[in-house]
Amino acid sequence: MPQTVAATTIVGKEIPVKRVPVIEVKAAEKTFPNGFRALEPVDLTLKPGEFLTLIGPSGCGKSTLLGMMTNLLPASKGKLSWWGGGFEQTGTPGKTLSIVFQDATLMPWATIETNARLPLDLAGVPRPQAQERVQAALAKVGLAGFGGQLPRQLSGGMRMRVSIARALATEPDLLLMDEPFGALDEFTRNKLDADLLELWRERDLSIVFVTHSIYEAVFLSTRVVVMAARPGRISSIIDIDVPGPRDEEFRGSPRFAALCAELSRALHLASEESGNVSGGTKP
Ligand SMILES: Nc1ncnc2c1ncn2[C@@H]1O[C@H](COP(=O)(O)OP(=O)(O)OP(=O)(O)O)[C@@H](O)[C@H]1O
Repeated sequence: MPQTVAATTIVGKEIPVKRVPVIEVKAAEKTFPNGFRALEPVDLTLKPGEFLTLIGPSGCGKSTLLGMMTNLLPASKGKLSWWGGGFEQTGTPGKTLSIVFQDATLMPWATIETNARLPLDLAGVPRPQAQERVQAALAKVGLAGFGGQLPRQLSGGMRMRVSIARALATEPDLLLMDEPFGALDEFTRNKLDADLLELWRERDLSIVFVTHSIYEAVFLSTRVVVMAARPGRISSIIDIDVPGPRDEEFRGSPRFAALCAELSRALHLASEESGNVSGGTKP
C-alpha cells in the first residue's frame, strides 16, 4: 500500500495526500429487484481523512449509495473498492468501518456499557480490552459515568451519543453515518455536530455523512456531494474550503452564509433536475 508522502491542512486537521483512497466508487449503479432504478452509474472517491457529505432531495439515493459503501447493499453494476481492495480489505490490519444510523438502535434491556460493547463482544475482543475501549469511547462522547444506566434513562441526544460511542469503540478508520442527528432538536444537533467534528479532527478518520440540512453539511464537511433524483445521480460537488476552526463563530460568519447560499443554489438546481416533485431538504 502506498505510504503517506505529504500532508495538507484543512479545518485544522492534517490530511495526508497521495494515500490510497478509502473508498472508490466506479460506475456503480443500483436497480432494485422490482426494477426500480435508484442510482445511475456513480463515480466517487473518498480520500483519506475526508469528511464527505451526501445531500439531495428525498429519494435521490443517498441511503442507497451509503448502503453500497457499507457493502450491505450490492451494486447492480460497477465496482466499489475499500483501501484499494475488495471488502475483505476492511478486515486486514487496522482497517475497520463502522455505521451509525438515524435511530440509535440500542437494546432496551441492556446497559449503556453493554450496548456500546456489542460489536467488540461479537468480534470476540477479550473482555478487559473491550471494557477499556468502551470506557474510553463513552468518555469521548461525554458519557463517562453513564455506563450502568439503561437507554430509557437517557435523552434522545444521549442515546445517539451511545450509538456513536459504540461505533468509536471499534476504533474505525471509516465512519458511515446515515442522518444520525436528523431526529434531534437543533440545539442538540449543533452540539453533536461540533463534538463529531472534534472526534474526526483528532483521529485519522474518514467520514461519509448523509443529511438533509444545508447548515449541517456546510458546518461539517470538507466536500459535499449534491444528488438529484429520478434516477438518483450526482448533480454537483462542492468543496467546503475553510481552513480555520469550525466553531460557533464560523456558524455566524459571512463565509458560512455564502457557502450555505452556494449549496442552496446547487440543491435548487438538483431539485429542478429531479423534476421538482420532491422536497425533504431544509436549511
Ligand atoms: N428495496 C427497495 N426496493 C425498491 N425501491 C427502493 C428500495 N429501497 C429504496 N428504494 C427506492 O430507491 C430510491 C432511493 O432511495 P434512498 O432511500 O436511497 O433515497 P434517499 O435519498 O436516502 O431518500 P430520503 O432522503 O428520503 O431518505 C427511492 O425512490 C426509494 O423508494
